Amino acid sequence: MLLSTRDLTSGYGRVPVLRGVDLDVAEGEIVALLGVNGAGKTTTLRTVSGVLPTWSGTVTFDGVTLGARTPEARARLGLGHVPEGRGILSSLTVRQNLRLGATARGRGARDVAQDEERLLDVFGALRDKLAAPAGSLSGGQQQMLAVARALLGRPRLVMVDEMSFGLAPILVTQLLGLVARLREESGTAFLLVEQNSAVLDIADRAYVLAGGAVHTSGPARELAGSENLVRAYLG
Ligand SMILES: Nc1ncnc2c1ncn2[C@@H]1O[C@H](COP(=O)(O)OP(=O)(O)OP(=O)(O)O)[C@@H](O)[C@H]1O
Repeated sequence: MLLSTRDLTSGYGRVPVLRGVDLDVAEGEIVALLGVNGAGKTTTLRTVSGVLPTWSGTVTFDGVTLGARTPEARARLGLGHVPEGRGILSSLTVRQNLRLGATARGRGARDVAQDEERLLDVFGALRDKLAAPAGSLSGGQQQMLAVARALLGRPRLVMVDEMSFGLAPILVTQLLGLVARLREESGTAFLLVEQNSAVLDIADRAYVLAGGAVHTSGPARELAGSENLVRAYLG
């Protein structure tokens, strides 16, 4: 496994949210993390990325137990995180935002330029906008930028929080298609927090969180076939 959490607990202040989460992502796998509002999906990503401290249990990434490592140290190990709200700096240009992703792992300028070219082949809509302020992009383009920026650090796993939020269905389908293509081409693994059932079309496996614990998990195709589950947990 590339990422494993075991009996993971965490929360805010003294209020517990995660109550023992066991979750795995294999090398090159696309895993969906589903659940209603407040189930603990965002809290799971924040705890794995180190933005929130682990209270108990373990997070293991690429064989390393992460313990109290900082978010920056986790990023250097190859753990990418696209937070809710995307974290785009709107007054910087699209290119400047992209390059911020590369500095996280201290990569050489030539490698970065090559990767940037490759990513712009996939995220074609960003190519004409490189010199534009990121704040002028549409919602879908900003989401592409956030994912492309995370990928420029050459992560082994990218965790994306509600990529589909606020986007038209056709854009969601397009973005998910791009994620699937990126996995094929680069072998990058993805952990996708979603409330949109379209994610099950590209995911290998899925977990449903409820009340801060894993309620159900299994192959994405099986979960997509369960009407009750889709109705209860997905839009
Ligand atoms: N900064 C915070 N301070 C205190 N409590 C929080 C904070 N952020 C989230 N919570 C609480 O933690 C619980 C889990 O929230 P979390 O954001 O992880 O859920 P989620 O599954 O990602 O749902 P959503 O889709 O609404 O983001 C909720 O009860 C929420 O109110």
